[in-house]
Amino acid sequence: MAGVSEEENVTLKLLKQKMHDFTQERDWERFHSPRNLLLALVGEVGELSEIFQWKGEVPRGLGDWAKEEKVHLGEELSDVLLYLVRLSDICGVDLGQAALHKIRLNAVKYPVNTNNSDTNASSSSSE
Ligand SMILES: Nc1ccn([C@H]2C[C@H](O)[C@@H](COP(=O)(O)OP(=O)(O)OP(=O)(O)O)O2)c(=O)n1
Repeated sequence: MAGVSEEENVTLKLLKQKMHDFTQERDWERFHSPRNLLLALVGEVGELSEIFQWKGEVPRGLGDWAKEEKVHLGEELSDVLLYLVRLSDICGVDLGQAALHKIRLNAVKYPVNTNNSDTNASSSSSE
């Protein structure tokens, strides 16, 4: 990473390494079992959901949200991402490669439709 700003180059690999280091430095490896990480991940998804709870539909970009609310949202999204990255690592799954593979599968399952307006998951999955 020499000479390159870390902030400009956030990769899954970097996050994986940082979570690994964070855990080792605290001797928390024993807590980071697959099951514990999955439960932690689900808990953070719950915290993320709370931010949107009872608000009704919100506009894309969240233009009318207070800065603090957006900061909070970023924190909860990050908790979900970090536990997901860590869970994948502990399970021996290359998350980046798995996600690319899944995108390719999705494209085959949901081909670009020239009649575009009725293309969605529910219409395709019922075929
Ligand atoms: N055993 C742990 C505990 C925490 N973390 C890291 C991953 C998450 O990014 C964050 C979660 O920390 P908290 O459990 O304190 O959760 P919050 O940050 O959401 O705090 P709170 O639940 O008080 O809102 O810390 C971790 O890797 N392993």
